[in-house]
Amino acid sequence: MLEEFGKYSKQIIETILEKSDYWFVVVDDTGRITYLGENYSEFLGVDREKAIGKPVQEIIENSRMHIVVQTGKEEIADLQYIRGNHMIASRTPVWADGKVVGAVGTVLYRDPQELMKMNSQVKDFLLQMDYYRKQLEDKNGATYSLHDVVGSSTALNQVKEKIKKVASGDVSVLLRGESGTGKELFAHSIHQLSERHTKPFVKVNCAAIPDHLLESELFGYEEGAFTGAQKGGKPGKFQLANGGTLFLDEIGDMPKDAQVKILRCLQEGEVERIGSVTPEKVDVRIVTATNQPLEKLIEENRFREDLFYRINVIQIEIPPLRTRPEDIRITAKYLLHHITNRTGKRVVDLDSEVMEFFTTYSWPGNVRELENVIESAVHLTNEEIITLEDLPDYLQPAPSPSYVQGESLKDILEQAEKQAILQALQETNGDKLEAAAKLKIGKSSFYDKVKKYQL
Ligand SMILES: Nc1ncnc2c1ncn2[C@@H]1O[C@H](COP(=O)(O)OP(=O)(O)OP(=O)(O)O)[C@@H](O)[C@H]1O
Repeated sequence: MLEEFGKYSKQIIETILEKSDYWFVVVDDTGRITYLGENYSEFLGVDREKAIGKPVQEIIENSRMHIVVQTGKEEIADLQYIRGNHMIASRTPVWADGKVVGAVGTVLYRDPQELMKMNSQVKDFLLQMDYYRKQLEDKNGATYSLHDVVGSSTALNQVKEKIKKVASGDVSVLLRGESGTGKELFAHSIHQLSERHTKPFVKVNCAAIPDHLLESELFGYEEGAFTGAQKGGKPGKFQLANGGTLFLDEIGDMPKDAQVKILRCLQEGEVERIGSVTPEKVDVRIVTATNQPLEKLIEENRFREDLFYRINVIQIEIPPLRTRPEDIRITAKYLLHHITNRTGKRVVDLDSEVMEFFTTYSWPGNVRELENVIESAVHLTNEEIITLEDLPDYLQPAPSPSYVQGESLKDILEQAEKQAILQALQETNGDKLEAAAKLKIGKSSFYDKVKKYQL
């Protein structure tokens, strides 16, 4: 067939390659580039001639051509992230004499304007998916179940077993644990495993709603109950959760006035909308969560003891990530997969040094912090594998204090002191009192040092 192109076959093939709506790259059986389209090299910002003979992964970001020549498996319409754009890439092995002799790669769209358009459409599509996923979440309430809880350490398995045992009853459950340990995930799971799973799961973040709005959010209001009240009134979260589960997150931050009303509602199974004199029957199962020491709040008269006993029928403590290092690898891999699926960027693994570091780090922000660290690394990396350099600055190993010609011992000690204070502040999310306690120094001495080092 190619012979029919006659003596100008080279030029004809060249024209087909350059004028098609695809960009082309060809590699040999070792993954080195043997041909790179002109438009493609322009887009990549590389000298076409110099690219020839180079390993393809050095020239094209996230390329898998060198893998395709090894597997011999065609990859069609893969979403590949190159130079800030999502591209549709296909990779086809070339077979001759019963073996793979190379591969042809194509990337859709050669016109940068068209490419931009397509890229924004892909981004828009991903955003839309996110939007619909959120809507679904809002509608059905609970979207997570125990299957989404990653980890198989003894401590986490014990929690899962306890959740399974208590989920089916209507008993109130108090979930305790540091921030980011997955309390909300477990609250969803309790609902999903209960007989109420076809009914609503409604979450209230008690810390996020201003005190003066909390009552109307929880119990609703009648038309005309106050200035600005919506026409026809509005149901509260208790009414919306009727028949299902009401998840009161950060219950320790609930103002005392609202605590009394919640208690009454739990005791009597009725709520009263603001501006109404007739109570409404509601049937809700209560699951609460907090990272605060409720017993201490009771002593300080900031949390009602009677409400505490009502919500604390079953208490489940969620272990922090640092106490179950055996779960870190699998959780990190799971989160990486989850994040790359969402963002469309091809990053396939975390390098062994990163994993090693992850298992020794203390994770003050728990799984949420691990999730944020991986998300940031996925965005920053130019490779398919996340390395230590891709991690956020605050996790980069601090240079150990060492002597530099001309420096005094005082300078060296000050540098080390500044570094330790910085790290303590990062681990406590900027909480100076907590950071001072961590470093076992007094509050005022800590403040003096923060001022001295301008931190
Ligand atoms: N075991 C786990 N497996 C997978 N993902 C987890 C796990 N634990 C937590 N996560 C994820 O970590 C993030 C934080 O979890 P979640 O919001 O449930 O924590 P929380 O304890 O309720 O935090 P806070 O007290 O700050 O509200 C979420 O994105 C959640 O999906």
